[in-house]
Parts: sequence; structure tokens; C-alpha cells
Amino acid sequence: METVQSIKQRFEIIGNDPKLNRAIEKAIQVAPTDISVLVAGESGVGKESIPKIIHSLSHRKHGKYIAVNCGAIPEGTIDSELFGHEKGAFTGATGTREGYFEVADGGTIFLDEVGELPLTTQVRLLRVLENGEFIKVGSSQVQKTNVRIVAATNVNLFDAIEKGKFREDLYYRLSTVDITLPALRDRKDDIHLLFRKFAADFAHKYKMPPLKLDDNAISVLQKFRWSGNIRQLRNMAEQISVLETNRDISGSTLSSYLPQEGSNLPSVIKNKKSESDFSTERDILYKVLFDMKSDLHDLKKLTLELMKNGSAKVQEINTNLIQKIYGPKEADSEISFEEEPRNTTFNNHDEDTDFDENEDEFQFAETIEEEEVLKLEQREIEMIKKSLEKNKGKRKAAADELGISERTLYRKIKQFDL
Ligand SMILES: Nc1ncnc2c1ncn2[C@@H]1O[C@H](COP(=O)(O)OP(=O)(O)OP(=O)(O)O)[C@@H](O)[C@H]1O
Repeated sequence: METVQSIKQRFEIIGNDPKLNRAIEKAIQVAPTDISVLVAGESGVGKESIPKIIHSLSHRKHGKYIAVNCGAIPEGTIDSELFGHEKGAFTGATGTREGYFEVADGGTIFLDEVGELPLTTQVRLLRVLENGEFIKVGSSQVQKTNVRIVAATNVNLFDAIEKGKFREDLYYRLSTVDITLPALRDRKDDIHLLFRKFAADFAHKYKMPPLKLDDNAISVLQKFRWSGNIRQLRNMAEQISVLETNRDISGSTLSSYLPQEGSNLPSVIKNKKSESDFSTERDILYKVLFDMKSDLHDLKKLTLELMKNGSAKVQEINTNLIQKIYGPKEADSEISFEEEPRNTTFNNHDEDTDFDENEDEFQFAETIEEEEVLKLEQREIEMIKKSLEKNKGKRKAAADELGISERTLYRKIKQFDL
């Protein structure tokens, strides 16, 4: 019989907090049944380990385990991902496709961020939970599957129910047993343990001596709010492991890596702009993105026409567009799309001297482009962090402020590991 201790070892779960132990104990108890489980807890508290424990201790352990991040799949394709589709069900459905519920027959599906499911998908999910039945998109044939569902949420589903975004009947079906993982700030004694574990891992990974915290540093760790929970602690441990040459870490050194009150930016990259600058920055960023998108669109249009009509015709009918993209000077001179123009680059292999110069130019242009993209990305990360901190980690409010959907914000948090 597995014990809480042995499970912690097997799944590398660090901590001795009673609430954490209770959560693992519940997972062990419920595992042999087919009961649906809802795992709750803030983002970054370690919810993903619970369904893995449940699956590995259940009679389904030799079956498939599929983790689906409901927040990261676009609304338009989620039904097809989960339940499959028939050939011709929609544009691009060139063949029949099995969905996760068909593939995981006999196994377990972990539905992370279940509160993000569209209402129509919730109806389909309810049906699977009630009698194991589902219908592929574009089909009329009912199929059967035998899947255990473990779902997770980091938002209060009651709020979602009140707002009409989540079905109450589905909530009760999913949460036959609920397991709540505590926030890191509520398990203060585990914080130093976790930090030591991460610091040891990173010391090994980067081949550096391990970090050592003095008492002051430990108390700074324990007093901090950790709105990003264990994920945030881990990221900070990695930063310090890489950047600090002196491996004895004092309270003030540690504080310099923590976001200051009212900000989620580590002080090393924190800038001094006031909050009122925020909307301006955002506007500029969106303007830049919009311009880039519009240029890309124009270029695509030109290329397409080039393929269809050849260069002379393209120049004739696209004078304005060519001027917009290449500027008036180039547009006035004869641009040859078939032969390489002398002052553009690519592959003029016959002329050695020109080739070298031009190749440099080309690579230089590429480097600038890459740098621009990186800068843009860094700005995006900073803005998302700022907004999340300002809104105390509430994604809905942050997404509203940023002018993007919660789903997009969720994807970006995952993408940038925020
Ligand atoms: N008790 C723990 N011991 C060691 N590492 C942990 C523990 N809990 C979580 N982690 C690590 O913290 C990170 C975040 O965990 P996880 O992805 O499970 O969080 P989550 O609650 O599912 O977050 P989200 O809701 O954003 O998906 C992972 O790298 C995970 O390995």
C-alpha cells in the first residue's frame, strides 16, 4: 500500500505541510475508484501531480493518460480535439480523426483549466460523464468510451456558474471528490525546503556550487506573497543560481530578485516608469504589432500576385503597395523580381565582392529583425507581469486590462513560463 511519503518520493513532491499531505492522501484514497475528481488551487501550486498520482494508482494505470489544457486550445477546435471529427465536418477536415476521449478509452483524461471550456463543449462533456457517450463532430453516430476524468481549475467555478459561464450540473459531476492544494504563502515551512531542492537541481544543471541562504534570506522568502506559487519560486531560484557568483545569499541579495510591492517585475528588469505609462506602452506595442501584421499581409498579397502574374504586371497594378513597402525610391526604379536586384542580397553568387558585402547586409538585417522580435517579446512579458501583479494574479482582470482574451493570456503565461 502506497503511503503519502512514498508517493512524495515517487513524484518528487517536496513539502510537509498538513494540507499538502491531506491532498495527497485523498488522491491515494480515491485512485482505485472511478470517481471524478476536481483539483483546485492557485496557478503554480502543483495541481498537475494529482491526476498523475490518481492514474498511476488506479486499475487504469496501463491505459492511456492524456493531459489536456483546455485553456490553450482555440474554441473552434476544442470539440474536435476532445471528441474527434468526421471527414468533411469542416473546412480542412480531410480525414476522420479520433479525439482524446476515444484514444484514452480505458485510461484517464486530465482536463486542466476546465473552467475555460466553452458551454457547448461542457454539454458534450456532461454526456460523457453521465453515460460514457459522445458524438464526433460532423457525425450522428453515438460512440461509447470508458474514461476516468480528473479536472483542475485555478478559478472559482462558483463565480463562473453565477456568471453563466460554467454549468452547475457539470460542476457537481466533476467534483464528486475535490482536492484542494494550498497556496505557497499558506505553507511557509515548505518554502525553504522547496528553495533548497530547486537550488540543488540548478547547481547540478549549471555545474555551480549550491546556494546557501542566511537566516535573513530565509525570512525574506517566507514573508513574500508568492502570487505565482511554486512556479515563481522555482524561476527565482534559477535566476539566482545562474547570476550570483557569491553563493552565500543574504536577505538583501535575495530581495533584489523579488518583485517589489505593487509590481511583479524582478528589480533587475524593473523600470521606473509610472503606471500611467502602461496604457501608452501597450498602445505602442499594439501599434507596432498591427503595423507588422499589415506589412505581412501586403507582402503575402504581392507574392501571391507575383506567382500568378509575373513581375511586370505586378508592378503595374501595385504601384501604391510597392511604394508603401519598399519606399518611393526603389518603387520608382525598375524592380526585377525574376533576376536578383543588385542592391538586394540573397544569392548573387557570380559576383564575389558584391556577394560578401550583400551577405553581410542580409545577415545584419536578419540580426536586427531577431533583436526586434526579442525586444518586443520582452516588452510583452513585462506588460503581462505588470498587469498580473497589479490585478493580484486575477487573469480575467489582467486580460481585460491588456485588451486580450483570458485564453490568449493563459497561453502566453504558459509560453513564457510566467
Ligand atoms: N510540491 C512540489 N515539489 C516540487 N515541485 C513542485 C511541487 N509542486 C509543484 N512543483 C513544480 O512547480 C511547477 C508548477 O506546478 P504545476 O504546473 O503542477 O502547477 P499548476 O497548479 O498545475 O499550475 P497551472 O494552474 O498554472 O497549470 C512545476 O514545475 C512543478 O514541477
